[in-house]
Amino acid sequence: MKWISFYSKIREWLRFSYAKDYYSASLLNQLIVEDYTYLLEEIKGKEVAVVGAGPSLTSIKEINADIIISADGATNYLVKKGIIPDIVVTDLDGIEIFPEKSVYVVLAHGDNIDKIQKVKKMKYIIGTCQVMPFGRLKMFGGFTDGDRAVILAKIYGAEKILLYAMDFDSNYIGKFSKPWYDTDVPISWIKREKLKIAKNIVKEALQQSL
Ligand SMILES: Nc1ncnc2c1ncn2[C@@H]1O[C@H](COP(=O)(O)OP(=O)(O)OP(=O)(O)O)[C@@H](O)[C@H]1O
Ligand SMILES: Nc1nc2c(c(=O)[nH]1)N=C(CO)CN2
Ligand SMILES: [Mg+2]
Repeated sequence: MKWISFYSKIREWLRFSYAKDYYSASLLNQLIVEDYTYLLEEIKGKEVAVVGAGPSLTSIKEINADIIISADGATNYLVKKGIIPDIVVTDLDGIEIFPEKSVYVVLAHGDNIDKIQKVKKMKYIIGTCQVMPFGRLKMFGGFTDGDRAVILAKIYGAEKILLYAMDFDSNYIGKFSKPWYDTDVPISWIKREKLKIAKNIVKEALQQSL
């Protein structure tokens, strides 16, 4: 599978641990009792907005789309503005507010082992991982929360994908990226690498220059 070898390369490049990625996946799998994957079929033929947590997030006043997918920390801003995402794509390190009716596409990885229990606050959970999927876990592809949202919209047949606050070239991480940030934060080496990877994935998925 294309994504399996992609994740191996990323682990090597960013020094992530396979054993921890696997352990995290096994914890998430144990917490999933029902398969809600069918809910993603709602995406087919729709205009989908993917909302990232870049610095431009705070200038968004409204979103015109049939379906809103928020990437992790962006959810906190949207909900405070009264915009409830239909789908949240998260690796659990940004999100603090858990709208009841949203569908959560959760990634287990080696650096969120201590956050997996957060899924207990969610009803409609779809578990994903970056090792060979097992049990109830799925693999749709993509890497960061934002580009995984784009890939999801694409593979479930979105007619159009609109990007909001996907500020890949910014020198700042948006303040909604992590609950403990109170301003935008100058970008770190690892976040720059992650955003480069994300940008390439989105460019390829949408077949457009960004
Ligand atoms: N400048 C930016 N700062 C933060 N997020 C951005 C930016 N530009 C685009 N994004 C997108 O917004 C998504 C949500 O942000 P968030 O920081 O919560 O993501 P993440 O994937 O969990 O990253 P991290 O590994 O740092 O926890 C990112 O995954 C990324 O795809
Ligand atoms: N092990 C590990 N995997 C990841 C990580 C991370 O920090 N550690 N971050 C991601 C997207 O931001 C996606 N996958
Ligand atoms: Mg995150």
